[in-house]
Amino acid sequence: MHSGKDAIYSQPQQVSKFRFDDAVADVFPDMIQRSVPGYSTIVDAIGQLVGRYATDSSNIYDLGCSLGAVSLAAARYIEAKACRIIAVDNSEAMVDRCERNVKSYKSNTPIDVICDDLTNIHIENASSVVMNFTLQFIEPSKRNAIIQSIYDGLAPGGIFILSEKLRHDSPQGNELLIDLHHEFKRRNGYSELEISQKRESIENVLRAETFDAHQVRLKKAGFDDVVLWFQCFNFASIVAIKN
Ligand SMILES: Nc1ncnc2c1ncn2[C@@H]1O[C@H](C[S@+](CC[C@H]([NH3+])C(=O)[O-])CC(=O)[O-])[C@@H](O)[C@H]1O
Ligand SMILES: O=C(O)C(=O)Cc1ccccc1
Repeated sequence: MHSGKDAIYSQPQQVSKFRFDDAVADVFPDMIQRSVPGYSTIVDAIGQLVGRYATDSSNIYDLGCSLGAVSLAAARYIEAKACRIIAVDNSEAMVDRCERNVKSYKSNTPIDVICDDLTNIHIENASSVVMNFTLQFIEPSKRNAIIQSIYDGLAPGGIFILSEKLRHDSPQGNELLIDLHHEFKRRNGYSELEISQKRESIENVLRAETFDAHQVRLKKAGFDDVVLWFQCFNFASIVAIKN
């Protein structure tokens, strides 16, 4: 993979709506590493969680797989026999590169890469379903139905891992977390211009909800155990267990 440094917002520009196109896919590993606090830790821990819950002959879904980081981490940890990883993304730019990444990795657990909207995917016989920073890009009105279909497609004892950028429920707390995140980006080499232009481009594209809103939706779908296992500033990861 010849991935480069993210300089997409380094020059003043007429900022357009954020899209997962070729330009983003080319720099994605650098972009996400410098933009999401704890990204590598989260991806590796998700691999461990998927490995721990994998049962023989079950399916593992990576919804919004981008370049396949979660699928590859999962493949490294799964010891159960005859599992299948289904990696889905609706960006052709991401899927093309994901297929190349997956092909160059030798694994006992096959990874099928599918280019489609995740709402078209029928979830069945799943030991794990992962949405690592994907639900936040989906139309809010579609979110309940997606979570319900994930719950329904999980086998008893299966898990759903949901990582999201959160909005804090008080304005003061929310500003603090956003400010700490911007400071994290600054320390990772992003300029004020890059930070403000990226912020403008993801406005109304990345629609963050509060932890409570996620918890209410997950419980309503049937998950009785909702565990916040990671949080750094406004970035969090939740594991919901189906009993
Ligand atoms: N409706 C949709 N259907 C399918 N894919 C979608 C949809 N909407 C958005 N996506 C895809 O969801 C991914 C979100 S990135 C995930 C990182 C990855 N999980 C990682 O662990 O590296 C997170 C980020 O960039 O902050 C993109 O690849 C979109 O094309
Ligand atoms: O960069 C940001 O400010 C973010 O909130 C995270 C992010 C990372 C990659 C694509 C879109 C948003």
